[in-house]
Amino acid sequence: MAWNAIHPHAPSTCANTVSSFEKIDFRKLQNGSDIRGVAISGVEGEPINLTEPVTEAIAAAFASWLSDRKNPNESRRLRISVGHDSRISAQTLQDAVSRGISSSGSDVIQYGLASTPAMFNSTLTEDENFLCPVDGAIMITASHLPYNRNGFKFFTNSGGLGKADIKNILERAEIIYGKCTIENLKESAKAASMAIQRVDYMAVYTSDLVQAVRKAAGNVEKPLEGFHIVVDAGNGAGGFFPGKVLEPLGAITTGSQFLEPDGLFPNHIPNPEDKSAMKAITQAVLDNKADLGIIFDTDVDRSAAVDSTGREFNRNRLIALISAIVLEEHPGTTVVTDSVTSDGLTSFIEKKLGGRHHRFKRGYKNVIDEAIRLNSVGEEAHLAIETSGHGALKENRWLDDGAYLMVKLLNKLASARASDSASGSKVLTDLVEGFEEAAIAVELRLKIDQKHANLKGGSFRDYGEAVLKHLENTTSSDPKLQKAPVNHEGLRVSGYGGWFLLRLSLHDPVLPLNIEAPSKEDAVRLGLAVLEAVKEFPALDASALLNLVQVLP
Ligand SMILES: O=P(O)(O)OC[C@H]1O[C@H](O)[C@H](O)[C@@H](O)[C@@H]1O
Repeated sequence: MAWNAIHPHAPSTCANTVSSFEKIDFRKLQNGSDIRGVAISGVEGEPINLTEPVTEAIAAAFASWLSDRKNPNESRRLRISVGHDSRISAQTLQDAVSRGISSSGSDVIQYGLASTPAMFNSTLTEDENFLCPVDGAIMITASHLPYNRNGFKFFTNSGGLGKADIKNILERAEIIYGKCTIENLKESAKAASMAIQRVDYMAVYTSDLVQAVRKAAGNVEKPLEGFHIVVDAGNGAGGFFPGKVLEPLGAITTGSQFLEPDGLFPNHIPNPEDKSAMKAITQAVLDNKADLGIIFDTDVDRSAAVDSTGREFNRNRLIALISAIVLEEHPGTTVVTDSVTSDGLTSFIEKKLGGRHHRFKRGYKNVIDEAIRLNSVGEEAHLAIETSGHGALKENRWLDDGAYLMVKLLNKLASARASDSASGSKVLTDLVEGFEEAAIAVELRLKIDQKHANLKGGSFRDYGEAVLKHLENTTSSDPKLQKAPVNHEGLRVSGYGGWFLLRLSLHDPVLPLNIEAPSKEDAVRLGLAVLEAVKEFPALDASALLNLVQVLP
């Protein structure tokens, strides 16, 4: 279909608009700054809402959004790159995305299996041989979610699109979808076959990573010679890392596992926050007597590591490690993190490393945007990082990149080898010396039943806010508890040598509760303070909390 036929403001030329298309609530596809939906049938209660026509409309909407921002003096057609992770719906959605883009009159450049950070990178690379830079990029991924889901992340050279942009794109997509006909779809298939080009962009991206390590090592060709590093890609898109990054740098990678893309994720959930995933990479390190283990999520924007003794660098401990590296390079700098980070991390960054810990909100885009904002108002910040394993550095143009986070660790290994100052990953373990972790750290996710009468027709957000307000009132009268003086999200309270944070999830009808305490008894005391308040809200499922206070002692 021609671009004007699908432009949101163009009148529909289709007399026979396809009424048989499923009615889709496009707003429900928004997940913060991403789009997420169900692409594969078969899971009870989860009907498909990311169909091919829906996908086509979303891609066309992104192209039209991009075109509205295009420099009017630029005459060349817009170029949009498309990549995907290992999901079983990837190919079908890639085809539909490509049709949507080409129907809007833009060029499609397919990368095939790719990582999310590579897609952003393609908007920055200056290399006409690879048709770069592209004007926009679409990554087809649903990160670590189950096999039946899929979704999209969008990038321009300013970074990932924010919530308001995604809302705008979905509004445009809904209009496009409403005007779509079978005839349009046939035409767009024809247009796509002419506008698609394929490029091995991952070769550029991986070579950038290799060059970054070589450069940091003083232009040594194989700075990781002698190191044994195992990688667990969880059957996602990160299988390139051993062969395309570590081996060219001289590392041995035998024992790396789950490198083959498999969208059914048969081994474990590709998620460094998942306990079984961390157990798998830890075991691989120990079995292979490796110096270091590296694990990625499905689309490689998140990562974690394991040292040669099997000790994990994930969540707060990964932030402590990367902070130590960044603060060596930029003394006194500010580290921006998400809201669920520990008190131990603050004291490590501020007392041991001499930096400032700016604990902000959950959400990788939130922490990146906050770090950029701080720099713009004169506060130097070089690192924005979440406990989820998302992390971005100023030196890497704030690219949210799990692979680049690992590059920072590789640089450290390489420099220790060059100066003969340490063996294995001891140089990394030494960097977090003095970082204290709470004996008990739990996260519970308390669900709000949106159909419950107690919501009285209101939204789950309003209900969640009411829970938080009530908790604030009840805890303020308890002398053993103190509300955190600065807190950007939810309610964070200290007491009994620990703390808790109750907040609204960014996307779900859920109140996540984090508790950290020096002992089980103290964790129970903190849990009871929360339970006391939340039990007055029958639509909130507090059974996990009830369980915790009964089971912990
Ligand atoms: O608020 P929650 O439900 O805990 O989810 C928070 C998470 O949402 C998404 O997955 C984002 O990509 C993460 O950056 C964020 O940490």
